[in-house]
Amino acid sequence: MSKPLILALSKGRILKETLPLLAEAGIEPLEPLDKSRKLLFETTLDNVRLVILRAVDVPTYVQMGAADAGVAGKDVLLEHGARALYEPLDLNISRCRLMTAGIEGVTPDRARRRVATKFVNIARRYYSGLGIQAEVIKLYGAMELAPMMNLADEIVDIVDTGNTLRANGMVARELIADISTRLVVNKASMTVQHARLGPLIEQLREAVTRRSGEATGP
Ligand SMILES: Nc1ncnc2c1ncn2[C@@H]1O[C@H](COP(=O)(O)OP(=O)(O)OP(=O)(O)O)[C@@H](O)[C@H]1O
Ligand SMILES: O=P(O)(O)OC[C@H]1O[C@H](OP(=O)(O)OP(=O)(O)O)[C@H](O)[C@@H]1O
Repeated sequence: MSKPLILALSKGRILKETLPLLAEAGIEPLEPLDKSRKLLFETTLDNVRLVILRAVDVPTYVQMGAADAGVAGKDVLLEHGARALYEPLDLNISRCRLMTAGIEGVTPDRARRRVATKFVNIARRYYSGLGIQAEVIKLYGAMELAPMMNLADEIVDIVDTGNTLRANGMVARELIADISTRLVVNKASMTVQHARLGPLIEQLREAVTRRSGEATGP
């Protein structure tokens, strides 16, 4: 039997939106994903398997070739670097914005800032591009708390509805990047597994196009 094709999926909110797209491309897990502690699943497509990972681990699995392709947010890809990957398709799901934010009514210092974020690489690149001296503090969650607790002057975080910022007396300041979920492919796999990956990418592309047509209506 030929080598299985491994797709690495980000668990959490992205997974919920990815599964219907994969189903339209003919790939469905053979058993429910949430009924056991299993992380590796056979699918309705012969010799195609799914692995369910923490989102931050997806670029590593794909870049190292442990998975042939993966699904991850652009925020995670930018933070990882993900230079040795192809990114053939924007799945147009889990859309949000990566922004700086601070306490409402407070003007940030123009030359220097303490910045709390889980996106430390993105933040360093962003502030150094603006010539702002930033002390970047790594946090793993609840970034919105940091300015309130005087741990930081500003945060770099995901903004969608803005509800989390508002609820904590904060406002979005600058847009760093528009974010959506991308399909990424290992470079060697794109050649070696092209007979299976090529049609899969095209089916996913068609599913994404159909959905954006449905969203905009006639
Ligand atoms: N509020 C949001 N609205 C839309 N998309 C979002 C939002 N928050 C995060 N995302 C997108 O979804 C991805 C996964 O988010 P999710 O909250 O499920 O995981 P996480 O908290 O980043 O990861 P983990 O639970 O492994 O720490 C993010 O990387 C981003 O691309
Ligand atoms: O603008 P909003 O619609 O309020 O969304 C933004 C929030 O969503 C994300 O958190 P999430 O809910 O994923 O929690 P987590 O990062 O702690 O997992 C992000 O870290 C923000 O806190």
